[in-house]
Amino acid sequence: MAREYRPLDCLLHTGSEKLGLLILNQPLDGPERLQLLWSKSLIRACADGGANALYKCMGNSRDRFIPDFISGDFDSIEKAVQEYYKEKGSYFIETPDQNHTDFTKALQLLLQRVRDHNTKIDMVVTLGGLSGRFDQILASVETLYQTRPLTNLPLYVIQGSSLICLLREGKSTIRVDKDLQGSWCGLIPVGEPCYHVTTSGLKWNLSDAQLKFGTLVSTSNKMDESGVVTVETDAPLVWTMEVPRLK
Ligand SMILES: Cc1ncc(C[n+]2csc(CCOP(=O)(O)OP(=O)(O)O)c2C)c(N)n1
Ligand SMILES: O=c1ccn([C@@H]2O[C@H](COP(=O)(O)O)[C@@H](O)[C@H]2O)c(=O)[nH]1
Repeated sequence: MAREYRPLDCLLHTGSEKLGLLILNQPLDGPERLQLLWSKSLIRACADGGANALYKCMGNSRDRFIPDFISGDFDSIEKAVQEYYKEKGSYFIETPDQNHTDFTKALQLLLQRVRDHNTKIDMVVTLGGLSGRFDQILASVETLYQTRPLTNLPLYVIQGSSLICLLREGKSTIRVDKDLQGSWCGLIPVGEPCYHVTTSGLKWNLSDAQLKFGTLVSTSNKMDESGVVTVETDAPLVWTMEVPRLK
Protein backbone atom coordinates (compact mmCIF):
# COMPACT_ATOMS: atom_id res chain seq x y z
CA MET A 1 0.00 0.00 0.00
CA ALA A 2 1.20 3.52 -0.75
CA ARG A 3 2.22 5.83 2.11
CA GLU A 4 0.19 9.04 2.10
CA TYR A 5 1.76 12.47 2.54
CA ARG A 6 -0.14 15.75 2.84
CA PRO A 7 2.85 18.01 3.45
CA LEU A 8 1.12 21.39 3.37
CA ASP A 9 -2.05 20.55 5.31
CA CYS A 10 -0.32 21.59 8.54
CA LEU A 11 -0.22 25.16 7.22
CA LEU A 12 -3.97 25.39 6.65
CA HIS A 13 -6.26 26.96 9.23
CA THR A 14 -8.74 24.17 8.54
CA GLY A 15 -8.10 20.49 9.29
CA SER A 16 -7.84 18.43 12.43
CA GLU A 17 -4.34 16.98 12.10
CA LYS A 18 -2.20 16.92 15.23
CA LEU A 19 1.51 17.65 15.20
CA GLY A 20 4.74 17.30 17.05
CA LEU A 21 6.65 20.57 16.61
CA LEU A 22 10.41 21.04 16.81
CA ILE A 23 12.17 24.39 16.47
CA LEU A 24 15.81 24.55 15.33
CA ASN A 25 18.39 27.30 15.61
CA GLN A 26 17.37 29.38 12.61
CA PRO A 27 15.35 32.58 12.41
CA LEU A 28 11.63 31.79 12.36
CA ASP A 29 9.54 32.99 9.46
CA GLY A 30 7.35 35.22 11.59
CA PRO A 31 4.82 34.62 14.34
CA GLU A 32 1.83 33.71 12.10
CA ARG A 33 3.21 30.42 10.81
CA LEU A 34 4.51 29.52 14.25
CA GLN A 35 1.23 30.33 16.00
CA LEU A 36 -0.73 28.17 13.58
CA LEU A 37 1.61 25.21 13.91
CA TRP A 38 1.76 25.66 17.68
CA SER A 39 -2.05 25.54 17.94
CA LYS A 40 -2.09 22.20 16.11
CA SER A 41 0.69 20.66 18.19
CA LEU A 42 0.39 18.25 21.08
CA ILE A 43 4.10 18.36 21.88
CA ARG A 44 6.51 21.26 21.25
CA ALA A 45 10.26 21.31 21.64
CA CYS A 46 13.32 23.40 20.83
CA ALA A 47 16.79 22.18 19.94
CA ASP A 48 19.30 24.34 21.83
CA GLY A 49 19.48 27.75 20.05
CA GLY A 50 16.00 27.06 18.67
CA ALA A 51 14.83 28.44 22.00
CA ASN A 52 16.49 31.80 21.15
CA ALA A 53 14.58 31.86 17.86
CA LEU A 54 11.26 31.13 19.61
CA TYR A 55 11.93 33.72 22.30
CA LYS A 56 12.73 36.43 19.74
CA CYS A 57 9.92 35.57 17.34
CA MET A 58 7.12 35.66 19.91
CA GLY A 59 8.09 38.98 21.48
CA ASN A 60 5.64 40.08 24.15
CA SER A 61 3.39 37.05 23.55
CA ARG A 62 6.17 34.63 24.43
CA ASP A 63 4.62 33.51 27.70
CA ARG A 64 1.86 31.75 25.70
CA PHE A 65 4.46 29.75 23.77
CA ILE A 66 6.38 27.69 26.30
CA PRO A 67 7.98 24.54 24.84
CA ASP A 68 7.49 21.21 26.62
CA PHE A 69 11.21 20.59 26.48
CA ILE A 70 14.45 22.16 25.29
CA SER A 71 17.34 19.81 24.58
CA GLY A 72 20.87 20.07 23.30
CA ASP A 73 24.48 20.49 24.25
CA PHE A 74 23.49 24.03 25.31
CA ASP A 75 26.32 25.81 23.57
CA SER A 76 23.93 28.17 21.77
CA ILE A 77 20.97 28.94 24.02
CA GLU A 78 21.34 32.39 25.57
CA LYS A 79 21.49 32.58 29.33
CA ALA A 80 18.50 34.90 29.64
CA VAL A 81 16.47 32.63 27.34
CA GLN A 82 17.44 29.56 29.33
CA GLU A 83 16.43 31.23 32.59
CA TYR A 84 13.16 32.45 31.11
CA TYR A 85 11.98 29.03 29.90
CA LYS A 86 13.25 27.29 33.06
CA GLU A 87 11.20 29.65 35.15
CA LYS A 88 8.16 29.06 32.91
CA GLY A 89 8.43 25.29 33.37
CA SER A 90 10.05 23.94 30.19
CA TYR A 91 11.86 20.69 30.85
CA PHE A 92 15.61 20.91 30.05
CA ILE A 93 17.34 17.79 28.72
CA GLU A 94 21.10 17.93 28.24
CA THR A 95 22.32 15.80 25.31
CA PRO A 96 26.12 16.23 25.30
CA ASP A 97 26.89 13.55 22.67
CA GLN A 98 29.04 15.21 20.01
CA ASN A 99 28.49 12.54 17.36
CA HIS A 100 24.95 13.61 16.55
CA THR A 101 23.44 17.02 15.98
CA ASP A 102 21.09 18.67 18.41
CA PHE A 103 18.38 18.23 15.78
CA THR A 104 18.85 14.45 15.61
CA LYS A 105 18.92 14.13 19.39
CA ALA A 106 15.88 16.40 19.91
CA LEU A 107 13.86 14.52 17.30
CA GLN A 108 14.74 11.22 18.95
CA LEU A 109 13.60 12.59 22.32
CA LEU A 110 10.37 13.94 20.86
CA LEU A 111 9.54 10.61 19.22
CA GLN A 112 10.40 8.80 22.46
CA ARG A 113 8.01 11.02 24.44
CA VAL A 114 5.28 10.55 21.85
CA ARG A 115 5.68 6.78 22.23
CA ASP A 116 5.91 6.85 26.05
CA HIS A 117 2.78 8.99 26.45
CA ASN A 118 0.93 7.33 23.58
CA THR A 119 0.38 10.80 22.07
CA LYS A 120 -1.65 10.58 18.89
CA ILE A 121 0.06 12.81 16.35
CA ASP A 122 -0.14 12.60 12.57
CA MET A 123 3.24 14.12 11.70
CA VAL A 124 6.28 15.94 13.06
CA VAL A 125 7.03 19.40 11.69
CA THR A 126 10.49 20.86 12.20
CA LEU A 127 11.09 24.56 11.61
CA GLY A 128 14.58 25.55 10.47
CA GLY A 129 17.33 23.36 9.13
CA LEU A 130 17.21 24.42 5.48
CA SER A 131 19.14 27.65 5.54
CA GLY A 132 22.28 29.08 7.12
CA ARG A 133 25.21 26.69 7.45
CA PHE A 134 25.59 24.21 4.58
CA ASP A 135 26.91 21.48 6.90
CA GLN A 136 23.77 21.86 9.02
CA ILE A 137 21.50 21.79 5.97
CA LEU A 138 22.95 18.44 4.90
CA ALA A 139 22.86 17.28 8.52
CA SER A 140 19.11 18.03 8.51
CA VAL A 141 18.67 15.62 5.62
CA GLU A 142 20.85 13.09 7.40
CA THR A 143 18.64 13.36 10.49
CA LEU A 144 15.70 12.20 8.38
CA TYR A 145 17.69 9.17 7.23
CA GLN A 146 18.87 8.45 10.82
CA THR A 147 15.36 8.62 12.21
CA ARG A 148 13.78 6.22 9.71
CA PRO A 149 13.86 3.17 12.00
CA LEU A 150 12.24 5.12 14.86
CA THR A 151 8.90 6.11 13.34
CA ASN A 152 6.44 5.69 10.54
CA LEU A 153 5.16 9.25 10.98
CA PRO A 154 5.79 11.72 8.18
CA LEU A 155 8.61 14.09 9.17
CA TYR A 156 8.50 17.48 7.47
CA VAL A 157 11.25 20.08 7.69
CA ILE A 158 10.16 23.58 6.72
CA GLN A 159 12.06 26.82 6.46
CA GLY A 160 11.10 29.86 4.44
CA SER A 161 9.68 28.75 1.14
CA SER A 162 11.11 25.20 1.23
CA LEU A 163 9.92 21.89 2.62
CA ILE A 164 11.65 18.53 2.62
CA CYS A 165 10.60 15.06 3.66
CA LEU A 166 12.09 11.65 3.12
CA LEU A 167 10.01 9.24 1.06
CA ARG A 168 10.57 5.60 1.95
CA GLU A 169 11.32 2.86 -0.51
CA GLY A 170 8.06 1.59 -2.03
CA LYS A 171 5.05 3.63 -3.11
CA SER A 172 4.19 7.12 -1.86
CA THR A 173 1.32 9.44 -2.69
CA ILE A 174 1.75 13.17 -2.10
CA ARG A 175 -1.43 15.24 -2.05
CA VAL A 176 -1.44 19.01 -2.21
CA ASP A 177 -4.51 21.23 -2.19
CA LYS A 178 -4.60 22.93 -5.59
CA ASP A 179 -4.68 26.41 -4.02
CA LEU A 180 -1.43 25.67 -2.20
CA GLN A 181 0.58 24.34 -5.09
CA GLY A 182 3.86 26.16 -5.44
CA SER A 183 5.88 26.65 -8.58
CA TRP A 184 8.56 24.02 -8.01
CA CYS A 185 9.30 20.63 -6.52
CA GLY A 186 12.06 18.04 -6.70
CA LEU A 187 13.14 14.47 -5.99
CA ILE A 188 16.70 14.31 -4.67
CA PRO A 189 18.57 11.05 -4.01
CA VAL A 190 20.76 12.48 -1.27
CA GLY A 191 21.59 9.45 0.84
CA GLU A 192 21.98 6.78 -1.81
CA PRO A 193 21.26 6.26 -5.49
CA CYS A 194 17.75 5.22 -6.49
CA TYR A 195 17.94 2.82 -9.42
CA HIS A 196 14.23 2.41 -10.16
CA VAL A 197 12.01 5.47 -9.83
CA THR A 198 8.59 5.88 -11.43
CA THR A 199 6.38 8.91 -10.89
CA SER A 200 3.08 10.42 -11.98
CA GLY A 201 1.59 13.87 -11.45
CA LEU A 202 4.75 15.80 -12.38
CA LYS A 203 5.58 17.90 -15.41
CA TRP A 204 8.79 15.84 -15.85
CA ASN A 205 7.86 12.28 -14.85
CA LEU A 206 10.24 9.36 -14.47
CA SER A 207 9.65 5.88 -15.76
CA ASP A 208 11.84 3.27 -14.08
CA ALA A 209 14.63 5.88 -14.16
CA GLN A 210 17.86 6.16 -12.18
CA LEU A 211 18.17 9.11 -9.80
CA LYS A 212 21.76 9.50 -8.72
CA PHE A 213 24.22 12.36 -8.28
CA GLY A 214 26.29 12.49 -11.44
CA THR A 215 23.50 10.89 -13.48
CA LEU A 216 20.16 12.59 -12.85
CA VAL A 217 18.65 14.58 -10.01
CA SER A 218 15.12 15.94 -10.44
CA THR A 219 15.24 19.63 -9.50
CA SER A 220 13.04 22.48 -10.77
CA ASN A 221 10.24 20.02 -11.46
CA LYS A 222 6.54 21.00 -11.18
CA MET A 223 3.36 19.32 -10.01
CA ASP A 224 0.66 19.02 -12.65
CA GLU A 225 -2.85 20.37 -12.08
CA SER A 226 -4.08 17.11 -10.47
CA GLY A 227 -2.43 18.00 -7.15
CA VAL A 228 -1.47 14.34 -6.64
CA VAL A 229 2.02 12.98 -7.16
CA THR A 230 2.86 9.29 -6.93
CA VAL A 231 6.42 8.09 -6.47
CA GLU A 232 7.63 4.52 -6.52
CA THR A 233 11.28 4.09 -5.58
CA ASP A 234 13.62 1.26 -4.63
CA ALA A 235 15.52 3.43 -2.10
CA PRO A 236 14.69 6.41 0.14
CA LEU A 237 14.35 9.67 -1.74
CA VAL A 238 14.04 13.29 -0.60
CA TRP A 239 10.87 15.06 -1.73
CA THR A 240 11.15 18.85 -1.73
CA MET A 241 8.59 21.48 -2.66
CA GLU A 242 7.76 25.12 -2.42
CA VAL A 243 5.82 26.28 0.61
CA PRO A 244 3.56 29.16 -0.35
CA ARG A 245 3.10 32.16 1.92
CA LEU A 246 -0.27 31.80 3.62
CA LYS A 247 -2.38 34.51 5.15
C1 LIG B 1 33.53 12.32 11.80
C2 LIG B 1 32.96 13.40 12.69
N1 LIG B 1 32.89 14.66 12.20
C3 LIG B 1 32.40 15.64 12.97
C4 LIG B 1 32.00 15.38 14.25
C5 LIG B 1 31.56 16.52 15.10
N2 LIG B 1 30.15 16.59 15.33
C6 LIG B 1 29.21 15.92 14.64
S1 LIG B 1 27.67 16.19 15.19
C7 LIG B 1 28.25 17.27 16.34
C8 LIG B 1 27.32 18.01 17.27
C9 LIG B 1 26.78 19.22 16.58
O1 LIG B 1 25.94 19.87 17.45
P1 LIG B 1 24.91 20.98 16.97
O2 LIG B 1 24.59 21.70 18.21
O3 LIG B 1 23.82 20.32 16.23
O4 LIG B 1 25.73 21.89 15.97
P2 LIG B 1 26.75 23.06 16.28
O5 LIG B 1 25.93 24.33 16.20
O6 LIG B 1 27.32 22.83 17.65
O7 LIG B 1 27.77 22.97 15.19
C10 LIG B 1 29.61 17.39 16.30
C11 LIG B 1 30.46 18.27 17.17
C12 LIG B 1 32.05 14.05 14.71
N3 LIG B 1 31.63 13.70 15.95
N4 LIG B 1 32.52 13.08 13.92
O1 LIG C 1 22.95 27.31 10.75
C1 LIG C 1 22.30 26.49 11.41
C2 LIG C 1 22.53 26.24 12.76
C3 LIG C 1 21.78 25.31 13.43
N1 LIG C 1 20.80 24.64 12.78
C4 LIG C 1 19.99 23.59 13.45
O2 LIG C 1 19.64 23.92 14.78
C5 LIG C 1 20.07 22.86 15.66
C6 LIG C 1 20.50 23.47 16.94
O3 LIG C 1 21.59 24.29 16.64
P1 LIG C 1 22.59 24.90 17.74
O4 LIG C 1 23.57 25.70 16.94
O5 LIG C 1 23.16 23.77 18.46
O6 LIG C 1 21.75 25.73 18.62
C7 LIG C 1 21.20 22.16 14.92
O7 LIG C 1 21.34 20.81 15.31
C8 LIG C 1 20.73 22.29 13.50
O8 LIG C 1 19.82 21.26 13.19
C9 LIG C 1 20.55 24.90 11.46
O9 LIG C 1 19.67 24.28 10.85
N2 LIG C 1 21.31 25.81 10.80
